[in-house]
Amino acid sequence: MKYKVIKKQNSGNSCVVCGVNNELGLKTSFYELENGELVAICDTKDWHQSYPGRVHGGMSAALLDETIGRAISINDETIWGVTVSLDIKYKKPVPTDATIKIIGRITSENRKLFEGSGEIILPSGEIAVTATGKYMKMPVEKITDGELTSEEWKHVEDKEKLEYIEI
Ligand SMILES: CCCCCCCCCCCC(=O)SCCNC(=O)CCNC(=O)[C@H](O)C(C)(C)COP(=O)(O)OP(=O)(O)OC[C@H]1O[C@@H](n2cnc3c(N)ncnc32)[C@H](O)[C@@H]1OP(=O)(O)O
Repeated sequence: MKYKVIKKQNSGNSCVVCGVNNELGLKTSFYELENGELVAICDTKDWHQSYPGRVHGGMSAALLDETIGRAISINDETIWGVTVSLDIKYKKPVPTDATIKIIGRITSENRKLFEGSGEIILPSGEIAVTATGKYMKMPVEKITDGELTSEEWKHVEDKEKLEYIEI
């Protein structure tokens, strides 16, 4: 199904998942959709592998961790979280040199904690990896020992603006 993109989220600088200047990172972009979910898009590379041709399970976990963790800020971008626990199920291999999508959503939240779920979707549309995670809400200055700078957290315009995403 096709969903309208409401907003592109900011990117980090050195983050292994979203850092725009991390040459070995996944350089993932995150889009808030009209259905209230967050979708991440990235191109997996040879250097993200475990076995040749297969993305390392830790990279898949990092993608799901960040996508679920970022979904909390869809309604309030001042809320940040740190991962308390993450449960991953690897159902199919994720290939290197492929464009994959990662979906994340919040399933419950209270004053201190939130929980969410997510999936990695292959180019074929199949679900390769699923996750559920629990996060503790924390002010960003407590996570990072100070506010994020405009270099560490910034809007990066796509070359071609995405109006809709098919998932
Ligand atoms: C620029 C790029 C950006 C990147 C963009 C953003 C990316 C976001 C997604 C990536 C997120 C990450 O990877 S974060 C990195 C990985 N995660 C971490 O580094 C977290 C490491 N762990 C910690 O720092 C700590 O354990 C905390 C903060 C999670 C909790 O420490 P604490 O504050 O000492 O916790 P504690 O006193 O025990 O508990 C506080 C309260 O929470 C409750 N509590 C604690 N754990 C649980 C639990 N599992 N389930 C229920 N309740 C719990 C306790 O009962 C207590 O309630 P009461 O008794 O007070 O009622």
